[in-house]
Amino acid sequence: MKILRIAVTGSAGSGKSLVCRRFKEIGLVTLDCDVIARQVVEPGMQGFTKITQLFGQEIVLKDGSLDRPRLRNIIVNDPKMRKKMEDILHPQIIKEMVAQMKNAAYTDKKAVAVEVPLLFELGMEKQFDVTIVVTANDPDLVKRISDRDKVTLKDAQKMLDLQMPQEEKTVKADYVIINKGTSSELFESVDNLFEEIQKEFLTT
Ligand SMILES: CC(C)(COP(=O)(O)OP(=O)(O)OC[C@H]1O[C@@H](n2cnc3c(N)ncnc32)[C@H](O)[C@@H]1O)[C@@H](O)C(=O)NCCC(=O)NCCS
Ligand SMILES: Nc1ncnc2c1ncn2[C@@H]1O[C@H](COP(=O)(O)OP(=O)(O)OP(=O)(O)O)[C@@H](O)[C@H]1O
Repeated sequence: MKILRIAVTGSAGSGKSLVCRRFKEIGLVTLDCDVIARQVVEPGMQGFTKITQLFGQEIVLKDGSLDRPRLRNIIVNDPKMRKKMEDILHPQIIKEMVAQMKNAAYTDKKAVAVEVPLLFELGMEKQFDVTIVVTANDPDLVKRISDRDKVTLKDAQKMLDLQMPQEEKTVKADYVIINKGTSSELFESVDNLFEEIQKEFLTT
């Protein structure tokens, strides 16, 4: 029932999802707080009700789901509304993440890797046995967010500015994965790091 709990953090666009994809390929359970953040605002969920009470019906699309690009725009441009939104969502995301990690302990896997973008910002590191930060060049982060999420470079930078600087996260984390090469090089770094973690934490 004991499972090693690994947090994977890093700035937006740093490569956390790719790192977790590799962890899944090599046999770990993987969870993702961005996915959980979506689950807690699905129509019918408490998060959905509270967010629509806060922003009004104009935040709901015709298909009944939340207008995420609009919420994103609010998040990066309106600090007061962002704080109100985070006060609703963060406790729910944390509660659900802890519940999903408990479920992971019932599998036969030896470790669970959880993608947690705001690990240190929210003081969530105490929920984990090991913390990993993924880092990349700052200009690459901006470009990747802009390409992936179809937002301007300026808005990509604004999202990054909401997060703890990479240097600070690097100091706080147990391990650092530098994502400055190809994705195959990144996967190789993940494999090597997991070998090291196994030796340190999973040998009896
Ligand atoms: C604003 C929302 C609707 C935008 O959705 P969208 O689908 O466009 O983006 P997505 O959810 O994939 O987020 C992209 C990245 O933005 C960053 N991010 C999201 N919310 C925040 C935030 N409140 N503060 C800092 N960075 C954030 C994360 O690095 C995330 O990986 C969404 O990000 C959201 O609901 N945010 C609030 C919940 C939250 O804080 N999530 C972070 C994980 S705990
Ligand atoms: N080494 C790399 N080579 C090429 N593309 C990469 C590399 N690392 C990441 N990417 C691409 O950059 C984008 C961001 O990576 P990814 O989604 O893994 O970041 P993330 O840290 O999970 O970001 P977020 O917190 O915003 O969800 C993706 O489209 C991914 O495919």
